Amino acid sequence: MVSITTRDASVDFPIFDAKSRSLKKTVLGLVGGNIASDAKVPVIQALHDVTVDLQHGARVGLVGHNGAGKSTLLRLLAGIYEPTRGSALVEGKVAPVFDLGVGMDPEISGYENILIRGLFLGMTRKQMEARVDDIAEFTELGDFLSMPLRTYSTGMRVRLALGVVTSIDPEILLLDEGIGAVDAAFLEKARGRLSDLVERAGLLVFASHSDEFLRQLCTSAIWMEHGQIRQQGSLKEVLRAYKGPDAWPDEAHGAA
Ligand SMILES: Nc1ncnc2c1ncn2[C@@H]1O[C@H](COP(=O)(O)OP(=O)(O)OP(=O)(O)O)[C@@H](O)[C@H]1O
Repeated sequence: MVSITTRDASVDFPIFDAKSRSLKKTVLGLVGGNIASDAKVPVIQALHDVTVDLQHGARVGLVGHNGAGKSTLLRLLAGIYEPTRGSALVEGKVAPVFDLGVGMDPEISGYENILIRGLFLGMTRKQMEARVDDIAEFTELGDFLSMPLRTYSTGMRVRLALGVVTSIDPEILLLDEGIGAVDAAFLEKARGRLSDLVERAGLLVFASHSDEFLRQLCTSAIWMEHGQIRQQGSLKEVLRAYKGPDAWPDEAHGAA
């Protein structure tokens, strides 16, 4: 069974080349993590005492202002960052989808990139070979799939990446927003595939600024503020607290 548990997990980033004197005072802006000054080197406390307990079936949205710690938390859950203090235990195979372009090679063809990216996300070669026709059809890239990736436009790359990402079978799916660079019609087409992907995933954590996407994919939420958890609960409850009651009018989506 997949699960994610963190106990008072903190992640600090020491900034060795900070020159500004103002950084040496404790600064607490509206956005961003906390900057502590007691040490010789300024330290950004990107995450501070974060405790989460996520079990199989959880569909969690991460909300919060710019710099609140959403991406850092996702990277901690992916095992990319170790907690500076506290602990993080992840049971299950993680598919991190933070940047759609990561793992793509400009010199090889679209077809080859489909395979490589799939392997990177934990699929086997056999599984990817069985899915490649479906992915190709979804992307509508036609003969371009035989051309090197460097000949693609940004939108074409995103189509390819979305095709691959939505074809995998993840145990733990960690999604960072940034799936915006395609035209609206294509995104609409990708929505169904994204929902199916999330259905297949054992556990989803999705950082997003889009209420619409969050409502489509998540049932619960965590609100991050200055590197700490401000509130956890149902998506409705948390969105209302974070954005105000209008974020989720009673009549719009029924009871949470
Ligand atoms: N590699 C890093 N080195 C130093 N500081 C970092 C690093 N990554 C993040 N931070 C800092 O940690 C804090 C949290 O950043 P994070 O990217 O997790 O925020 P976020 O909630 O994902 O923001 P956004 O919505 O803007 O993507 C910020 O103050 C940021 O400046």
